Amino acid sequence: MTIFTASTTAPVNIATLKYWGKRDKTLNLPTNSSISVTLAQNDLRTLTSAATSERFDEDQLWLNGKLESLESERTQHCLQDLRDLRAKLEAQNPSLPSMSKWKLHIVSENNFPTAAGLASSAAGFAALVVAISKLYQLPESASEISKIARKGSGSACRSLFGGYVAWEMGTAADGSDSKAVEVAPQDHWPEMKAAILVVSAAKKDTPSTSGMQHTVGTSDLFQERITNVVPKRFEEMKQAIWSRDFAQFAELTMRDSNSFHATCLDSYPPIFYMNDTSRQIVKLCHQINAFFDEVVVAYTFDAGPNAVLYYLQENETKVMAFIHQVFQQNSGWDSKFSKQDLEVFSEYFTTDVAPDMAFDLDLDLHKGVSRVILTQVGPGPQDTTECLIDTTTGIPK
Ligand SMILES: Nc1ncnc2c1ncn2[C@@H]1O[C@H](COP(=O)(O)OP(=O)(O)OP(=O)(O)O)[C@@H](O)[C@H]1O
Ligand SMILES: C[C@@](O)(CCOP(=O)(O)OP(=O)(O)O)CC(=O)O
Repeated sequence: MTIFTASTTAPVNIATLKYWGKRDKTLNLPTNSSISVTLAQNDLRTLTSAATSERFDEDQLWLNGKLESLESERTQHCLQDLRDLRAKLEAQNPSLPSMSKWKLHIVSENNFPTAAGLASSAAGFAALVVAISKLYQLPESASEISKIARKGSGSACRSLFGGYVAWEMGTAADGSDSKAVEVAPQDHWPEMKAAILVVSAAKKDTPSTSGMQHTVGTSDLFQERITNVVPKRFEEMKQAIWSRDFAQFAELTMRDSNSFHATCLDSYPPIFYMNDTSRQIVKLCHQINAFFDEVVVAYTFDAGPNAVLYYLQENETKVMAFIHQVFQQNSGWDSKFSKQDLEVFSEYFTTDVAPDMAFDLDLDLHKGVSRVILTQVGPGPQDTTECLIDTTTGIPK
């Protein structure tokens, strides 16, 4: 039997202006536009292979080696949209194989923990949709394909691009203008680094979807956020990216994380995503910025306690002098920095920071953190020759 296959990788993205709230739950239409930074894929990526054949009996997904259901309404929406686009192509060119009528086998691997607040659903749905659109040889642009990924998981639409990405909320009831667009490519501002402090790799307790529905339905502050705060911030953040103004970008990022978590706290009953460790990390970042009398680091938190810190390469020694000092006992340093690099951070702390420091560092803070992931801004989905499917049997290798 002939088995057609296609594979892709897709990145994680971490929002600097948060998507929180849906105006349409089925189509995943948001109540506000959002902005994110796409992260490099050597540290966090999904690899997905899709196959189709006249002989396959059912649609199947293997995720990290285990069969997973494809039955969720969201996944079904994605598959249906992709098949509809393929059917259009086949109608225009009857010599094409009738893939739109055949079943799909999808095999996917995340190189990082799934469902742990590290945006696995974003990378996962982006990879799924891109792999199938490649298999179907769809001519649609990345923005068009992002609308399909959006139906899988809202934030997934932003993983269709590298660099700095906006999800324009749109106004159409059918979602036809709610799509991801590039704000700036990776090479516009390649110096952006990210340090993820994994506070808890456990599955979170309030899933994003139900959390945002609860906030939309019960928080008064939420109305203020979507009406007055975010629209202005959306324009300001794009400007900060275009002009590579880190101080402005960082302040907007921190304020927006705080604003989003404030609406969670203002929900009734409240939702708590950040924990004591998260709050101590917020405090530490403000202490670092105050110490240097310059904004050198920004924090942001998604629907969980993990912290993502953004900083520029040029300020790495300043930021890492503190972060390494506090979190050096956590794993993750050796894969990115040499022994000499780490010594530079320690020495800078001892000679340039400690003598002038007017506050005490909480050296127990590392106990609330399980590991550190050191990464940076990265590209969008990448073609790959790696295929997770055996092309003679159609099942995982
Ligand atoms: N590679 C993948 N392919 C297809 N679906 C995936 C993949 N990875 C994750 N998912 C889907 O996403 C779900 C996890 O999403 P969830 O929102 O709970 O966690 P998360 O994305 O890691 O966290 P967060 O959205 O808070 O950052 C999985 O249960 C699975 O359904
Ligand atoms: C806090 C966030 O990370 C929320 C992400 O929510 P999801 O995209 O996971 O939600 P669904 O659309 O219901 O799948 C903010 C963001 O990424 O913008």
